[in-house]
Amino acid sequence: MMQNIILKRNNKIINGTVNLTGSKSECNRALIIEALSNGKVLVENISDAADAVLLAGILRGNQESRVRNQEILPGDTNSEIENCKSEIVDIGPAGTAMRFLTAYYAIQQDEVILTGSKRMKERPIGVLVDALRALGANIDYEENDGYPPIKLKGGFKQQTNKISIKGNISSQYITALLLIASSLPEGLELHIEGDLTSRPYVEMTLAMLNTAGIKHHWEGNVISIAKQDFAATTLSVEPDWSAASYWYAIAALADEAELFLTGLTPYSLQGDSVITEIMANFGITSQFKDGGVHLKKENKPISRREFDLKECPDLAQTVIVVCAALNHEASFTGLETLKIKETDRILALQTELAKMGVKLIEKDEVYTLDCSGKFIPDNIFINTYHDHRMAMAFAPLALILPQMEFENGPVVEKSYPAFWTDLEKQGFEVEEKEA
Ligand SMILES: O=C(O)C1=C[C@@H](OP(=O)(O)O)[C@@H](O)[C@H](O)C1
Ligand SMILES: C=C(OP(=O)(O)O)C(=O)O
Repeated sequence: MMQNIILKRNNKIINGTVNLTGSKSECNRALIIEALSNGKVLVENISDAADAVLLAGILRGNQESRVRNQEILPGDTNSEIENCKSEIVDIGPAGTAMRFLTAYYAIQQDEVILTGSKRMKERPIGVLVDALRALGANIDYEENDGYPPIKLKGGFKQQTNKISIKGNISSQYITALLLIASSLPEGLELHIEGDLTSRPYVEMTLAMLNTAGIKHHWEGNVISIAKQDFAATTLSVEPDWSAASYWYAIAALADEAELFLTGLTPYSLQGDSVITEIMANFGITSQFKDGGVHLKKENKPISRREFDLKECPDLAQTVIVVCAALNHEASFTGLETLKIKETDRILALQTELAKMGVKLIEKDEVYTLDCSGKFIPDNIFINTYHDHRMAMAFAPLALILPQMEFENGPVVEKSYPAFWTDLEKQGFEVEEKEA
């Protein structure tokens, strides 16, 4: 039975400490590196995020999600894959796991079918599959060309070390290739075509590889990694800055706020740490001390009207909802990739913001908020579209709305399973309701 969440807040003063789980982005990179390193690299502080727990299970061998020999996947009864003899790995809704494992299995010997949730079968993988095929991998599509599920047939034989890849669809394809690059017999010279989206995630990958002893050279649009061995090391996963963004949003919508988020540092590998700069525009100061970050709200007029979110797409929902809540009619760019994430996040934002009379209007790839028709509904029902960030980005609105109901509370587990209990600890009323 699906549980909805009823959320209320009876005062607008926030004061407390929050311990966030590890970043799923860092954790999933670390797990692939660990798996490729022949025991040299270990991962410390594995994230509780469901996407990370799932990948750890798959790579460390105690997975429930891995279905062996001829077992039938839920929802796939008519598919050809039900009769196959390969191992089937189901990564559910985990985008990074899908992309990183595609590259990982492409260079292993065993035959594997990689599949995922209904939505995962709509999220494109063709750009990565084309690149891996050019390198020498044997990969077939099981249902629709360009989309999971895919069959990775083993027998990798490197054909070239120079490949090109589009940079503007998902940086996860690039990360996936970089993670396996040093394990390729001839290394990799990766040419990025056009704009690179989500660049900090590529930098995170290279920084983590560097910690694991893998050197790279990045000049212009070419990243090169030679064949080399991993060094013995431990990769430690930092708390999740994307999760921290919801607490920044809560602080921005409160009358008074003092929050301490433990474990976060100013020199994060995560591009989403830019939330400190973004939220400074909304009067939230960030002070790093005592092993974490102290947030404090200062009441001041909002200064910035234009936000380019190309380097931090996972912050888009958080920032747009905060602006809508504060009637700040800002405009946003860099949102192109949002349409192929857990849901079409543009459409989801437009639909849910409309429930309080706010419009998000697109013109030539610039999205502008129109709050002229905004109203405060007595009870708002937020659809979440299997997207953790729809639930978490809208939750701070409980500070300005009398009562909210969220479809499918457990959706947050993908990256931040303790989200609702953390809200409760900070004085929100959180009630489960059978849907
Ligand atoms: O590499 C990563 O860990 C991620 C990259 C981003 O995806 P895109 O590169 O597809 O924008 C981001 O949205 C996702 O949540 C995590
Ligand atoms: C886009 C996201 O995840 P993924 O692509 O890994 O499914 C996200 O966490 O916002």
